Amino acid sequence: MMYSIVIPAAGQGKRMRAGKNKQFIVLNQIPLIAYTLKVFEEDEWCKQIILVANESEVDAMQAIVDTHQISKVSKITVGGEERQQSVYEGVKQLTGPDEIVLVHDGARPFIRKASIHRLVQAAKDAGSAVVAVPMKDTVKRVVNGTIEETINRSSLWSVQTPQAFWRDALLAGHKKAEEQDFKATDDASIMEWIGAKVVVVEGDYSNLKITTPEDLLMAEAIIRKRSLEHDSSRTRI
Ligand SMILES: Nc1ccn([C@@H]2O[C@H](COP(=O)(O)OP(=O)(O)OP(=O)(O)O)[C@@H](O)[C@H]2O)c(=O)n1
Ligand SMILES: C[C@](O)(CO)[C@H](O)COP(=O)(O)O
Repeated sequence: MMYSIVIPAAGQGKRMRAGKNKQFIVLNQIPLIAYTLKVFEEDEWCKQIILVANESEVDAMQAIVDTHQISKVSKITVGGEERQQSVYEGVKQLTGPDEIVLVHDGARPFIRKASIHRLVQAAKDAGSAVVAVPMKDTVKRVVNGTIEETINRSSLWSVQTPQAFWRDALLAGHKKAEEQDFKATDDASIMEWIGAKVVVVEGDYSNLKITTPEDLLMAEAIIRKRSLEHDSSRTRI
């Protein structure tokens, strides 16, 4: 079941405080964005990758694509101020008959192929789908440092990427959101807002978004562990 994918990588990485876009941070000699790109390069269901970059970083992204032989990147396009605009710019680059499109953060390098395939199947069946995990912490609504409410956790999920949609519906959603100034932190929110059904596929906690400095420690541990995964006696993460 083939799909195209948009990978937004045009952020600033402010919370990482690395003085550069976090996707250029090198872990075990490989830049973060290359880990993410490799997952899709190696997935036989993925037919093309649209990579979204900051204008000043297009050449640096191209160099990574070349060095790591990511042949499926058909275009590196320039993103916008917010993630939402970057994704919209990426989706606009896709032409041809309607198809399943995935959107996946450049900063989530540890997505597994099995999750991607379950997601694509779910989107084909239901229209839109996201990868998510059940929340592990107790969640409270806090106002001015005081708890106002403890939210029943039994139906709460942490939503990740990739998220999968039919391209024409996603484009229509983004167009409407731009016209009506609807702001969302993920693409599923836009589809929910236009009334689409979005289903959840359970993924892995290891599919973390590298956001703050301590996430790099976790990332190094996951890279180390996965390089040992051929030993089936070890727990998969
Ligand atoms: N204008 C933007 C903002 C974010 N992103 C991308 O969207 C993904 C998720 O965003 P996030 O983790 O918040 O990254 P940043 O926006 O870079 O981080 P920060 O908010 O800390 O600056 C990242 O791969 C990021 O590069 C993007 O393409 N365009
Ligand atoms: C899309 C996302 O990764 C889903 O969890 C998340 O919403 C991105 O949020 P951010 O505000 O760009 O960090």
